[in-house]
Amino acid sequence: STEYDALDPNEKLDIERIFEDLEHYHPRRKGWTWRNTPAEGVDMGDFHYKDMSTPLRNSQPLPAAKYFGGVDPQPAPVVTSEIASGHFEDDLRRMRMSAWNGADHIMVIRTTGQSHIDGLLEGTPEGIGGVPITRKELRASRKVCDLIEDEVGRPINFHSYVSGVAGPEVAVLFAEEGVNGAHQDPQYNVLYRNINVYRSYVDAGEAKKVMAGARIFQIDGAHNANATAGYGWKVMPELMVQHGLNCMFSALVGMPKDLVGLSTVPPSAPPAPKLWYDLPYAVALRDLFSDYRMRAQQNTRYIESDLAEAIRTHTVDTLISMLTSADIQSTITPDEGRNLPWHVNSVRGVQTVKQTWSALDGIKEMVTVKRDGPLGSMVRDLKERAIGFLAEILHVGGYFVAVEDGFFVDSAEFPERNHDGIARDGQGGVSAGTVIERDPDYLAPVCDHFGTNNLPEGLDKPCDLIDGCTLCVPEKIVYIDELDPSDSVGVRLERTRPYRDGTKLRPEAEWAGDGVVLVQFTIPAGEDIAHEAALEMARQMGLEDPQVCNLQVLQPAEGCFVEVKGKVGFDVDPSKLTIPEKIELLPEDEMREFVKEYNVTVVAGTVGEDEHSVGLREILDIKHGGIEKWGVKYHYLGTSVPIEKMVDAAIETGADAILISTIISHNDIHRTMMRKLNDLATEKGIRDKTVLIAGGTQVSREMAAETGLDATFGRGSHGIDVLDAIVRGMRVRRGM
Ligand SMILES: Cc1ncc(COP(=O)(O)O)c(/C=N/CC[C@H](N)C(=O)O)c1O
Repeated sequence: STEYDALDPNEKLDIERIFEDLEHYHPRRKGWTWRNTPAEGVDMGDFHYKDMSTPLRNSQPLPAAKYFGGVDPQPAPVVTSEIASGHFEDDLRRMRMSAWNGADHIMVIRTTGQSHIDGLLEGTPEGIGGVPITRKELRASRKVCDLIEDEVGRPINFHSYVSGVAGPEVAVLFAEEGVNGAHQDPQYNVLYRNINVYRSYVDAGEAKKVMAGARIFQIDGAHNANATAGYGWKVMPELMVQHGLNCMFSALVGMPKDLVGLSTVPPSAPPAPKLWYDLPYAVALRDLFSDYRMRAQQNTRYIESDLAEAIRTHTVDTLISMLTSADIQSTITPDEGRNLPWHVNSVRGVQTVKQTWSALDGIKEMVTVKRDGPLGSMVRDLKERAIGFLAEILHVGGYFVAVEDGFFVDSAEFPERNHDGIARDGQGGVSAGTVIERDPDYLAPVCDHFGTNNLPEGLDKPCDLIDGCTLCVPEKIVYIDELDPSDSVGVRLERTRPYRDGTKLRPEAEWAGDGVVLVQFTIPAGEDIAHEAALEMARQMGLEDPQVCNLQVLQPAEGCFVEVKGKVGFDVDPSKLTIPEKIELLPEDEMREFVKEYNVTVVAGTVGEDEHSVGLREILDIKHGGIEKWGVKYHYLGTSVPIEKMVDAAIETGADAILISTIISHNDIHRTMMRKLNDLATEKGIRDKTVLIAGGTQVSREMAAETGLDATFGRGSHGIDVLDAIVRGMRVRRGM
């Protein structure tokens, strides 16, 4: 791989630079990587974690991390983020966002229909529902993953799909380009892409052999039955059979079992009694397939358009992983039920896993799965049904007969049958009749080749016959750049450059400069009216192409919650924005120590003809983080207090600060009060040793300078902000 300077966390990815010299880029390594999971656990901040892996060098912690010393614990399993918007060049930045939030498995969905293309796509045409998987796209993506893994300090697994009629070619492409993980399951071709069953299995043999050679981790396709079967929770016996078929076939081809992953999805969702069905299944699966790896996925079948509902279900899915086991914990974005995933939802998906894993860390040391109760008998029942299913396959004459008889994805729970499974004619489907038997003296001078290959004796490697194959000698790979003059990444990047280099700012949900925003309304009307009213409101707000992407009835007559996505047509020029300087508060512990050492005392009151008391009380009382929380003592003088009384009280008590609240602002009375406080304190000779602070809804930080006070606070200020000003003011007076 060509060397390139490391990413700066405060600099955006230079996308144009990624495409320089791709012709000579080669992956720095091949094969799957697992996280480093110290047996003794992981210590972070005040905590000792049991189910975590080594922390990252750079990462984006959960929002609440600020209360816990900023810790960002990383789950033990590999965590997947599925990303593919149709423009892979826009996905590169999302890969960085997902990695910073904890993903180390970037799974890129292929463009719609790629399974039916009997050859490799080249260049970088725009995709639909995913991206065209091409050599150039793989190289650019893997190159960015190199940069990101150096930046976050953990290897990243780049993942795509080996399926369809070009399966073997795609597998070779992945092995050449250092793809680290791939879906490969011949049942997927047969059941969901109607590709001839014999072709699918012969291709799968080749593809698996090549993947094994490059130590690509394999994910099977059982999750598709979850998503396709009439009732997700009735297909569990079959799922185990499907897993079994792909695992055994993979092992027979020669794949090492530690690279064979079962793609297991907890098949139900609330309002069904989810755990009652999904936990026994998860336990049964891990009993039967203990030699293999578990790639736990989350339920994608029963998520609708409400993000919160999806996230709650995915949290339970993650609980199931923690109660059983997961080598990989994959994520489904909460918006998968309403649009192609947006940046923020790829991140939310990863956050759900990270937050749940932290929340339940150590759960198995406190909670055990009770196998001697109903769970145990349900586990046994599932296993018996699965074994019965397999026995029935053998009874009718084997797998290919069973496929023709529509055994698979029947909506009944085996042995019940509704006879509505997906049947495939062994002589039919795409590419039927294309399996050609090899000649007896067949010889192919390439490595990792499946099946009969008459290699001469004494060869170190098959490709010695041709001085190296592309799997062993990357320089032999033929790299084709862009083929289409207009549908190419270069053309797209030209269009989006201003939105990526920061000269123009436009909202972006998934593609650079897409202008997509989301507006949320609560409309006090029934569903039909609320739907149209929301669209009209969005139009009047100037949104282009508004679409309702979620509508939730709160009460049939009283109202609905409606989410509308739409586009803005304007740009913001960042150079014209005035960015207020960021206020860095002093460290809390430091302020607490200072208050204790100097026994900080203040007088406080609402001044003038003003009866508003709530705001100041919030700043004072311990309940909502008032200054009392850090030990400050206060004399509260009440409301409508004359400025004179405030100053006299400060003198009498020897207070370190005077806090006045002034909400009323007609005729600028709040400014007058502030100036008067400063003048009177000066007149009485206490200005140089007393910190003067004012606050109020119409007060701003800038008013301190114009009124002579130490600090002034407006809406949204908290006790800790005022405490910071008191301590700073007192330190200045003490020459600290
Ligand atoms: C076994 C298998 N092969 C190929 C493809 C994709 O192949 P096309 O190019 O035909 O779409 C898939 C798709 N699964 C989606 C990922 C899922 N959301 C997941 O989390 O695993 C698949 O399951």
